Amino acid sequence: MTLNVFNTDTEVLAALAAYFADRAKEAIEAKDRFAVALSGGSSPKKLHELLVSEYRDIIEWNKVFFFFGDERDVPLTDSQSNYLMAKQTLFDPLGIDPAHVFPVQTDLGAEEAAKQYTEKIADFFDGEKAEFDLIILGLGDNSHTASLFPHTSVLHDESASVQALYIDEVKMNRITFTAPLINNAEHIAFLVYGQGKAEAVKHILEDDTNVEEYPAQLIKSTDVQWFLDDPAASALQKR
Ligand SMILES: O=C1O[C@H](COP(=O)(O)O)[C@@H](O)[C@H](O)[C@H]1O
Repeated sequence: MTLNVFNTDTEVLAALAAYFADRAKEAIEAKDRFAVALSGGSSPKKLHELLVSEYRDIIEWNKVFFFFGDERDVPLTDSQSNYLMAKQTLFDPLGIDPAHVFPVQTDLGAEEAAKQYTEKIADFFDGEKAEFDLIILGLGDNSHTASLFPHTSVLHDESASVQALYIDEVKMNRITFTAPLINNAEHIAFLVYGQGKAEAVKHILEDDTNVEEYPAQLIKSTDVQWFLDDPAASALQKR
């Protein structure tokens, strides 16, 4: 695990955008494609805007394939949809080929959508281990990441798959990568900024293991990078 702490959210976003571009270049040189899973919520919007404004001509966007680490069980036109947010802030401004974007088919219902998304991912990786080049994650102030919420059964799912679950806390079905699927990724990057995330960051990085309370503790892989601003890192004892 690597901590990258910056004074401001602007610097955090610049560092993660550069990291994204480096991973894209590396994957495209090695495999002629870059498979990335995006996070949802509000934090990634500014990252997308930066990729559009600063990396339009630097990344070979026609070789990038986009997936979603989690999705809300709402129509893809709903303002809560993670896909819609990425479409508006990243895919449309860059003119990404729709064949390179893999939305969760929420019109199927959560269970079926999760099953189909697992199959789509397996097809994309053509029978090989589903190993994304990069998975970007956020962190909720309740310590969830993707839609791995506290005290939910998906936390114990040992399959590298996509699962549907009803989350009482947000009164909604969600569709999420399991922790094993996330942990298969070659690189994982958490984007976390703002004082509101400070306690959650401390729980994940410094408290005793308690994945029921702090699900993001499940994310353990060879390369997990944390991109934090000072306020988000402010409760950490060791930096
Ligand atoms: O519900 C979600 O929340 C987390 C954190 O989102 P943020 O708005 O605090 O940035 C996000 O990572 C996840 O993908 C999303 O569905």
